[in-house]
Amino acid sequence: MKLTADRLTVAYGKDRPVLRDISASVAGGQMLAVTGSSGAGKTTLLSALAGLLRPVSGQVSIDGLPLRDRDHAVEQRVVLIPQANGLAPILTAGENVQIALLAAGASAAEARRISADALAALGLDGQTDQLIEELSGGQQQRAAIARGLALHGSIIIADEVTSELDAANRQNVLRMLRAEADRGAAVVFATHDPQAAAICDEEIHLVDGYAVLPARTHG
Ligand SMILES: Nc1ncnc2c1ncn2[C@@H]1O[C@H](COP(=O)(O)OP(=O)(O)OP(=O)(O)O)[C@@H](O)[C@H]1O
Repeated sequence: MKLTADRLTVAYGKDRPVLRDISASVAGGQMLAVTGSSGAGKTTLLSALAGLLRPVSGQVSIDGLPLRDRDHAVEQRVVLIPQANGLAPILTAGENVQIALLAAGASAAEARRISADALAALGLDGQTDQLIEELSGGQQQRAAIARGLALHGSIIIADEVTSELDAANRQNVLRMLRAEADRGAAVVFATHDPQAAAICDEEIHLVDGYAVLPARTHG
């Protein structure tokens, strides 16, 4: 599937736009890095791409079909891994992943199995039955990634998901995101980390809501 942003302008309420005239696209098999300093508009762009924010002008489309809203995005298997993890703090790591799988139509047995595998892939086998609120920031971030990747999306939108991870876990997550692209997903990844951006195929760099560099291609 191909995710395209065409001349997107996005504002919160009646405030002046925080993103202006942004165009970008990412096809299945590719990774797009969204970079820029704090407040540049990365989360806003990812929210619009995930169908959470309706643009003032321009449009987001999937395989040429205009994206209507978040429900439409979910139907198209657009998975968002949010910056603030979005996990239910008083449920366990395992329950958080399983609920997402059940909501996506998995059976209880499938949800248990896929959840266990996803948490293990993030090094959280020992935390499955622990409450999210009892986990460290980095463990919570990994649980959110496990939940997102367990859903096997066609488009994966990951918002600064390596910001709280140590070097080994960061490398592991970057490898996993690349593996998602290799199985055919389109991956969008917001990051402050130039090394993480360097593993992506394309980059869009935001400064104050504008894209300042043309998309670049890595070897
Ligand atoms: N819910 C909101 N309501 C009003 N303004 C907002 C809202 N969310 C973000 N903004 C504003 O939009 C601009 C872009 O914010 P955004 O969160 O997209 O940046 P970012 O690049 O993701 O930053 P960071 O790296 O710190 O997460 C900022 O000026 C911010 O204050």
